[in-house]
Amino acid sequence: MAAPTLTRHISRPRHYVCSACLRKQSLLAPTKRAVSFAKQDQAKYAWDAKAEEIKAGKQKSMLSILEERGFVNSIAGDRDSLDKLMTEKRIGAYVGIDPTAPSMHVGHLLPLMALFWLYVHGFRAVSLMGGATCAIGDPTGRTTSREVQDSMTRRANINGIYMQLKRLWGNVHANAKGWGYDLAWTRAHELMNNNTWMERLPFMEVLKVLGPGVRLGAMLSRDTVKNKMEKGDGMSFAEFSYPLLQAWDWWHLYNKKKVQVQIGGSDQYGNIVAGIDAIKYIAKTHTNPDFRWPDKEDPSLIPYGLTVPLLTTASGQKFGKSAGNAIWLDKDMTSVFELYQFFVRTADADVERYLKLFTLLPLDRIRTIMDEHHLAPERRSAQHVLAQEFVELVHGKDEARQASVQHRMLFGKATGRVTQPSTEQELSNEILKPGDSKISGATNSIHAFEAPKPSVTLPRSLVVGQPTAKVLWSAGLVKSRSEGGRLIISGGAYIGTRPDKVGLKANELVWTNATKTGGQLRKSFLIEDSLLVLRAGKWNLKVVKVVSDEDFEALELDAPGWQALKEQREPQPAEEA
Ligand SMILES: N[C@@H](Cc1ccc(O)cc1)C(=O)O
Repeated sequence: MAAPTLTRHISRPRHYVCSACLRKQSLLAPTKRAVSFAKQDQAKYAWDAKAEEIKAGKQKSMLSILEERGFVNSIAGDRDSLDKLMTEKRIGAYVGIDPTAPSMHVGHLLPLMALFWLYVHGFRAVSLMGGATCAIGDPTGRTTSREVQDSMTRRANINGIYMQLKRLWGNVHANAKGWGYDLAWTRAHELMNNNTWMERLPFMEVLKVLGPGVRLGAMLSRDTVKNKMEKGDGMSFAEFSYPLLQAWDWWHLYNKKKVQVQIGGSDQYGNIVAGIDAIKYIAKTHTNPDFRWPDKEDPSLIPYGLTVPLLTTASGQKFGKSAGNAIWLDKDMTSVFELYQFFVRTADADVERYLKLFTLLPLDRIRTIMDEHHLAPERRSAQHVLAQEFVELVHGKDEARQASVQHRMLFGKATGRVTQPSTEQELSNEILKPGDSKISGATNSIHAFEAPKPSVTLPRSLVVGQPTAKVLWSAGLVKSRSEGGRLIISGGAYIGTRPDKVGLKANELVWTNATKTGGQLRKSFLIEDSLLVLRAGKWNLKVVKVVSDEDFEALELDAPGWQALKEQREPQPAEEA
């Protein structure tokens, strides 16, 4: 038999290879280890070359990229040492998220975006789901304990967030490529769940390995502990131990995945410092020499933390809420269109900062977008870019394009006092990436009939014949009926209907100011008897699907005003004589 070639040996399934060949194969084939060593050498070489460029001032360092885009609120550790470390070493970094709800919200994306940048620049990035830690619940910043989740809910939440993270990673990769980043081949990302190591972690091991290094004085003096004990509902041992669990995660990742940096929200500073202390303690005292640092401290092994800023809008509100509700990444909780709208409503004073934080757009591109934006701020071109890029990262390119087309369809032509950009103008704002071909389908779909996608469902009795001010409230556009009334009086509420005049574009809505509707929501305002389009101010929009009361009940839905209406209808108990 002729000596089989190496490739045939490698690709052939093992059970078809005779034992003699197998022996030969193991001699000839480069071992997995050898291949990975070769790769590591190459990676080291490329990394060193890049470090030289950074030191020579020809490239920006990773930390200065993050700083420039506004990601760095505080650094746990010395800034310049971290800068040097990330320049010289391809470290791993992680962001942890506890699945306390079925979906992440927009705020979760801030630390994740910092992590995505590290990935784009060739670092190893780990997104960690706290499947185990969420069973305890992080008490940071809270005065009341979280409700304990049953295991079914927890599992459902873990599933939901796992899928979101997975999709995010895919979209980030595609989006970064779209912007022409030369994704460093050393990059790697991983999605993990701390359940996998916490579930089998003996209590004794934590007490033995970490316990002696944790000083009670330091733990008791933390603000969360003090506030919860003095002003809140007290603190359980489990909650008290939460920072140690998070610290253990990091030790595990440090040890197994060389994760040397943890990124988190600004409230996570204390937990991150607890992790740094834990790693340093364990690495100095572990009885197993494999886990111990060399006696002479090596600066390239020190862990660092990085927190991202707490975002407040220019008007002083916390970022990520609309009419008091969180903006979710799950499209059943916040429709794609509402997510898009949320970013379109960004104030001019915030939009540049958000473009740097929430998109992967290169900085010079952002500068051009802002220059154009300043020429005609009323067109909101920068906000549209932000909305489209964000939706693309979360839901993908197609959904982003649809949301933008839908927006143009709804706002394409306005009547009354509000002047909106024309369809053509807005179309020219379409952001094209290098390599994109001009999307002709998008232009056409505006003119073809396409009903806007509803974002809320309401029962018919809560809509037809009801005071418009109340309907604005039921639809979630305002926080109370009286706020709805005030909005109408100020001339800021509109109802969108299909044009009845021939010649107008089929999909463009005609906006009627609610002051002209006689105070009541008439049946004729419904599009095809089932859709109601409401607008508050310039950009806040709700597309309401109107269903029968029975269907609404069957769907187990609720809306502001619905319970009261039902109670009114219940047959009143006969008065006793
Ligand atoms: N405690 C973090 C989540 C987290 C969980 C586990 C970790 O290892 C890290 C972070 C938060 O509430 O935001």
